[in-house]
Amino acid sequence: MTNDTWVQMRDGLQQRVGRNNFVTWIEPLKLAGVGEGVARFEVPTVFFGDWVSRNFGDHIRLHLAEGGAAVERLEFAVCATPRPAANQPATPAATAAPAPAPVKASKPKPVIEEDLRGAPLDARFTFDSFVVGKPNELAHAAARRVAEGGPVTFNPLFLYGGVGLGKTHLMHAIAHELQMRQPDLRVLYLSAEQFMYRFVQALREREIMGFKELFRSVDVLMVDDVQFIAGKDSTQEEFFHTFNALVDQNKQIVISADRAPGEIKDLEERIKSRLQCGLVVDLHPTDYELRLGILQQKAEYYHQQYKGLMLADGVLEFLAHRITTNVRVLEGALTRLFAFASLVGREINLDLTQDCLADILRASDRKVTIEEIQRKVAEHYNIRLSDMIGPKRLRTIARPRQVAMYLSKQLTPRSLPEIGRRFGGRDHTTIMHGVRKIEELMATDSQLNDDLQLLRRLLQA
Ligand SMILES: Nc1ncnc2c1ncn2[C@@H]1O[C@H](COP(=O)(O)OP(=O)(O)OP(=O)(O)O)[C@@H](O)[C@H]1O
Repeated sequence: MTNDTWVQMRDGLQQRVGRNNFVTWIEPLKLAGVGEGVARFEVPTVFFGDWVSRNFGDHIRLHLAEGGAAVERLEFAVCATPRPAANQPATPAATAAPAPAPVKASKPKPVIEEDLRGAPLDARFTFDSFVVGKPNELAHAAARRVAEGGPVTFNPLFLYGGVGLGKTHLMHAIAHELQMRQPDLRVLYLSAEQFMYRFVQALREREIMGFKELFRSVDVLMVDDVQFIAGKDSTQEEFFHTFNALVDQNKQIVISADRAPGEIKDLEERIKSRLQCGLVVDLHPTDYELRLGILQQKAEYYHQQYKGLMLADGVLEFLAHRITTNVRVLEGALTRLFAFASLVGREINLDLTQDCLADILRASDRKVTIEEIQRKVAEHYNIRLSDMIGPKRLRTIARPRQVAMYLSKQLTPRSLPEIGRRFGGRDHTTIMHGVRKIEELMATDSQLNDDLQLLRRLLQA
């Protein structure tokens, strides 16, 4: 099979992997040869080959088999010379397997302001609009300190917490404040996904030195949702080097994630430990007072927008009491309420609130179920859901099962016999034993406490 044949047949892969993946990862592949059960491809970089092998290897093999060229393995070698364009015919020499060659290093391009443009900052996410309460006061104070731009005291600042609790808001607020105080400061804010995207693009365009140069030239690097790079080996590797280089230069780094560094699965140990070196702060779930404060602030803003609209006493208190999920939902509820009331020209009172927000209120009433608990716990401890209710007594399965029993008792109104029935028809005394065991262990086992805290947060999000 030649590269020509491959080029003709590869189009069918588009359906399997999607248009974007096809253009990015499949089109640049050049078939160097097939023989002895191996299909050999030329790729621009080692990373490229790894990525294709891990993410699309099975698709490619299947596709080759369907096209009558079944192979057992795929091999990827870095091509020594620039490839011809994918749709050009291959030269005869190119059908032989090329010797792997080192990735060509590109000369760094000078860093220009344009390159430093990260993700856009939301103008509304400032310290002024951030309402401080007990659950977020430490995170707010730490963010303020970083935003003052003085000597770097903790590096990195690591902010974490559940969905919609204000991590992004605080990061944008830091960036706004720094840029206001020191307009010349090079502040780069981007999501971990964008970091990966830029990295992959730099690899593809052989601009990796430029990429390194750019990320090492910033004064403050802010990476949102860092959990995204977990399990993405090459991106983690590059992130690790960037991180070290900046810390060595005493440049400030701010990171956010949906959980603490130690709890991010598939994140390399050395990265976890670096992330824990600075200040790790938790944005706790909101309490009633904080929710009310946020609602009052947003209501004031809407009063200016919808002049003349009346808001009856007790509505904000009712919402703060009933919508306990995340701030985004709370904000959405208020936005809808004001928009609806202005359309129908009525006062916002409790009746209108209940009519207009019936779905959100119902969803907030949602109770955690035993099945959800079993699923989340099984996922967390990486065991099969069937083992959760099955008979196996291995410690690695029995302990997560007891955790699920404990959480079922804590988070649902179900009785012990009812819980027993959902755990494969176990007796209520077994459930009681499981619950007690976890309570005992909680007194000494900090890892277990962390697990429980995380699981609770995930289940109640
Ligand atoms: N303390 C607060 N004061 C005012 N607004 C807040 C507060 N906390 C959150 N918000 C608002 O809630 C919304 C969600 O916040 P944000 O996007 O910062 O959450 P997040 O923690 O980054 O969530 P995700 O995990 O989904 O990325 C934003 O509109 C933000 O302004």
